[in-house]
Order: sequence, then C-alpha cells, then structure tokens
Amino acid sequence: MESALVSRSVGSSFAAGAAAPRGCLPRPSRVATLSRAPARPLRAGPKDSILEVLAQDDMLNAAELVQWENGKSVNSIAASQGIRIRRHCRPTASLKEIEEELGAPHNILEKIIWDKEIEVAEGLAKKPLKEVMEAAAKAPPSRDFYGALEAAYKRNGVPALIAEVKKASPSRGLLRENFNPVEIAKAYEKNGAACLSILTDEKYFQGSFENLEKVRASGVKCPLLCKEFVIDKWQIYNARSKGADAVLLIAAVLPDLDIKYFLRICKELGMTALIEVHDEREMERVLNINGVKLIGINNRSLETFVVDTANTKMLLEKHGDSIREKGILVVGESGLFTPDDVAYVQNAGVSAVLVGESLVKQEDPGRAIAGLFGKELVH
Ligand SMILES: O=C(O)c1ccccc1NCC(=O)[C@H](O)[C@H](O)COP(=O)(O)O
Repeated sequence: MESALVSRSVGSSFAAGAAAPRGCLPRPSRVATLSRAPARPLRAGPKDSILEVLAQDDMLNAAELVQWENGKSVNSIAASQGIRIRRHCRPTASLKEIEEELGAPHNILEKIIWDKEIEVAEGLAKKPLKEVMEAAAKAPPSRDFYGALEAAYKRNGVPALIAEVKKASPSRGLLRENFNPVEIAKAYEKNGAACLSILTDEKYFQGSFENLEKVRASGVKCPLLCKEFVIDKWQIYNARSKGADAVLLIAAVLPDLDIKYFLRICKELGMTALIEVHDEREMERVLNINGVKLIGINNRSLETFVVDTANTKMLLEKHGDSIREKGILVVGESGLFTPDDVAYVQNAGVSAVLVGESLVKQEDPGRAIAGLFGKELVH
C-alpha cells in the first residue's frame, strides 16, 4: 500500500514502480534528520542546496512523519488527528481474519475502507504501479475541473453543478433501475452541469471504472470527478489513466500526510483534488494544508448516514473568512432536493453543489436540473 505513511521512502515517492512495503508498521526513514523550517515554495534557487530545499518541504517535515519515525503506528497517528476510521493494513488477509484481529468494522465507512484495502492490493497485483503510471502519462490531457466550476458559478449566478452518475448507495439502496451512465451524463451536460461525478466503487455503489471510461469516450466535455475511496496513490494514477480530471480525498479517512502526498500527485497529473470534510476538526486540518483549492462539505455523515444541510452553514459561519482569504472554492455535498436547499447552501457561502440522488431518481435526470435550481442553467 502506497499511502505516504506506508511508503518506503517519502523522499522518493514519485519513483516509478517503487515497491509497496507491506503493512502500516512504523518504519525508520532517512528524511528524519531534516530540520523543520518555514514553508517556502519547493524550488531550488541558485543558492539553495537540495538539502535546504527538502528541509522547506512541509510534507517531509510534517508532524506525522516525525511521529512515525518515533514508532507510532499509522492508526495511532490517524487517531491523534481525530480520524476514527482504522486501517487493517493486511491486504492479503481475508475479512474474517481481519475481524478476528480488529473486531467488526465500527461503521459502513470503515467497512468500505477495509474492503478497499483488499481491492487495491488486488488491482496492484494485476496492474503494477509502473504500468498505471505509464497509462496515466499516455492519457489525453486532463480538463480543468476547478476552472469549470468557477466559470459556471459566474455565468449562472447559482452554485455550479457537479452532477453525480450514481446507481445505488449504502444509505438509499438502488436509486435507478434503468441505469445508462452515458445517457445520464449526456443529459446532465446538455442541461447545464459544469462537471460530472462518476461513482466507480462497485461493491457499495454499483459503479465502475468502465462507466468512467465510457462517459469519457462518449464525447461528453465536462470535467469528470472519479468518485472513489482513495487510500493509495495507485488509485489516482489509475483514475487519470481512465480519463478522470479530479479525485475525491476524504479527510475522515486520510491523515494529513496522505492528503499532502496525494495533492502533490494530483498536481503532477494536472488533476483537481476535492477534499471532503464533514466536521470542524476535519475542516481545521484541511485548512492547515497548503495547496488545497477545493473543499467539499458533506452534509451526510458517512458513518451514520444522517443528512443535515445546516452542517454546511455551521462550518462556513466558523471558517468562511479563512476560506475566502485562501481563495478556496467550497462545494456543498449531499441531501439537496429543492431550489430552497440550493439557495440555503449558496447563502451559506458555497460556489458549487454535488448532487446525486435528487437528479438520478427522476425519470429525466437532465430535466430535473432546472427543477433543482428553479431555472435553466446555461453552458
Ligand atoms: O450516499 C451514500 O449513502 C454514501 C454512503 C457512504 C459513503 C458515501 C456515500 N455517498 C457519497 C456522497 O457523498 C454522495 O454520493 C454525494 O454527495 C451526492 O449525495 P446525494 O445528492 O445525497 O446523492
């Protein structure tokens, strides 16, 4: 598994095909001796030695890395950041063996992540990192997901729409019997969606990477978000290789160092990272990470499924000033059904919304967009 915390050497994390060490055990690293220094752009000026440059790298100097060097496990580092989702770090074990060690998963999100660890290990075994990196490098250039949201917000005066191609979900079960992802994607685009979100998780959402590839190949021009549970860099390269322009990074799952590491990979690949938060602790963590441009506030707790749009309002009342100062664009996610819901999150300060259920359940998901916003959206 190649998250930053389980990577063999963070300093060489971009090396093609770097071997993935087993497990999430604490590991000594050669970067431990680098001193802390104020963050500066990672660029060697004429007088900077490479060590000075590395010492300014906030990822290499992250508190987590120091904790890790001092023998803390990935789960205890995560817990120290308020992350309740545990990793089993045993991708070759059966779920039965994992449950014998850790007990039953505490909630659906933890269960999804435990399955995902096994799924990613299987994916890596079938298609090694080097291969997905090469495939990502050969993919057609990425589209500007962030720019499309910004432009649509200016154009329409209502939050830009990220319309979700979603067949089923753990909280609602099957949302649409007659599910044709390309038809739905085209209808969303025609009716003014700025970007699309394509669920790729098979087990819990009945999505697939095939759907993502089909939508990309269909002539749809909207930038595409790969809606996945990312825990490993392999998934980001894989998403890019299949035509994704953006990926979702969930703060309830990923420690800060992983978010920083994955943000770098996204930047290298020209992709946008949508960083999802649900509560104040997650928001504070994410606002302390350099380079975050897009934050999604999920109104749905992924642990309990409770949906409450007041969550967006509460978090923006507390953190709106700092978000505006940093020029971060906010997406309101989940549980939006009516023009009043959209107006409510817009007044709270969001510039974009991510909507699945209320569109995909309608007979004509494209026409449903005007119903959701109370007006037609233009491209
Ligand atoms: O939708 C779920 O039940 C769910 C369960 C566990 C993890 C994630 C889940 N959903 C992901 C999302 O956040 C939504 O698909 C997205 O925000 C759209 O929400 P909605 O408009 O309510 O379908």
